[in-house]
Amino acid sequence: MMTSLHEDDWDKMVDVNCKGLLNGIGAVLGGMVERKKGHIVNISSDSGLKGFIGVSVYCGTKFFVEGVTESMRQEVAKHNVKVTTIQPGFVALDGPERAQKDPEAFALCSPPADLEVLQPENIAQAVLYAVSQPSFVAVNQMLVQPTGQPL
Ligand SMILES: NC(=O)C1=CN([C@@H]2O[C@H](COP(=O)(O)OP(=O)(O)OC[C@H]3O[C@@H](n4cnc5c(N)ncnc54)[C@H](OP(=O)(O)O)[C@@H]3O)[C@@H](O)[C@H]2O)C=CC1
Ligand SMILES: N[C@@H](C=O)C(=O)O
Repeated sequence: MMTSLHEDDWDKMVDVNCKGLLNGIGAVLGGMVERKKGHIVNISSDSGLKGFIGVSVYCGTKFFVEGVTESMRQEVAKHNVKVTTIQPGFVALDGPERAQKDPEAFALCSPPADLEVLQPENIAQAVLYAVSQPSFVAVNQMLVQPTGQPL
């Protein structure tokens, strides 16, 4: 929760989710533009489209992913470089662990026990679909959520 002021967590989330994204893009974009060919897939979240209680800073970092991706897509399209965001909902990994230090937030952002959550391979398949389209087809965004938990 914002009121818990876990400043160390804020730093880590901003470093990994925002600066990590920029560092990753920075490492490959120049070469793609030079070759006039490439595809960057950024892993966002449904938390990049809507704020969720208990994970404010995480949501903020995912809105950052969405903003950067949407802007750069328009910048690099003329170089034949595609940029996709995948927006997963709950995946059977340790997503809610990010709020574990904060029991109130952890309870609020954990999936309901009876929800059939996504498996990592469901997201891998989305990435594969996006990158296997012909060059004139751009899958710019994919929101992939458990059927039982739509936005
Ligand atoms: N799990 C979920 O329900 C959802 C996840 N997402 C997004 O999917 C992505 C992956 O999430 P998930 O697999 O759950 O996350 P995990 O925390 O399980 O994995 C995160 C990955 O990031 C790496 N990492 C963390 N910090 C650093 C760092 N400082 N430098 C380099 N690598 C680092 C970790 O490496 P290492 O193993 O070496 O620590 C790990 O491979 C994230 O962007 C997340 O926001 C989106 C929606 C839902
Ligand atoms: N979408 C969130 C979990 O469902 C996340 O990004 O972890």
